[in-house]
Amino acid sequence: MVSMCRQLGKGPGGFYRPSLKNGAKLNLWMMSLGKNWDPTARSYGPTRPFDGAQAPTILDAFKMIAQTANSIASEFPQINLDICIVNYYTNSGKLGLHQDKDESESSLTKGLPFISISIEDTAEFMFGDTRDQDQATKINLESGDVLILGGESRLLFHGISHVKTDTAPSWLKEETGLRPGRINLTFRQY
Ligand SMILES: O=C(O)CCC(=O)C(=O)O
Ligand SMILES: [Fe+2]
Repeated sequence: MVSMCRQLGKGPGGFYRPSLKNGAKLNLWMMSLGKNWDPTARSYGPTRPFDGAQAPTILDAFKMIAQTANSIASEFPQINLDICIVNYYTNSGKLGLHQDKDESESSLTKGLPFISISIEDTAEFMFGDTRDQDQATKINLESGDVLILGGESRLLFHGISHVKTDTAPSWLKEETGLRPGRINLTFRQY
């Protein structure tokens, strides 16, 4: 997954620093596979507005991993995933509390789950019922962890407070030569 993300990230539709509507740059690098998520318009489309690049196809190998995780969490329905958002955080990367609610009305009302896979350095993941960071529950997401938010938890506020330096498994660093930081992939159904 790491080498494929790196390869896709360098190509058309690859990693970039997204901005929000208010012009603020997010503290991470992002690319969208399947459909492009536009953080400024908060909507999905086939291409991204700022450079016209088509969203790269989601690799079958990625789909299989996410579908397997989805089927193990048998309390949630199996999604027909058509979006994968890949985030890369440097060690100073973070992401404020937000809800993922730009998927279709039907996907959200059914509480269809999204599947999140974390790789490399550990991050502190926050979640809660409000945007208040002090009240949020904090857990560590380590390399290889899979988190699924679905049903009643689909619209939880969530975010990343910080990435913990030098916490990735050493074998992974040796094998991939990846620079420090964290990769997160979320798989969704529009
Ligand atoms: O990096 C993470 O674990 C969360 C990513 C996220 O919330 C998102 O892409 O919407
Ligand atoms: Fe999110």
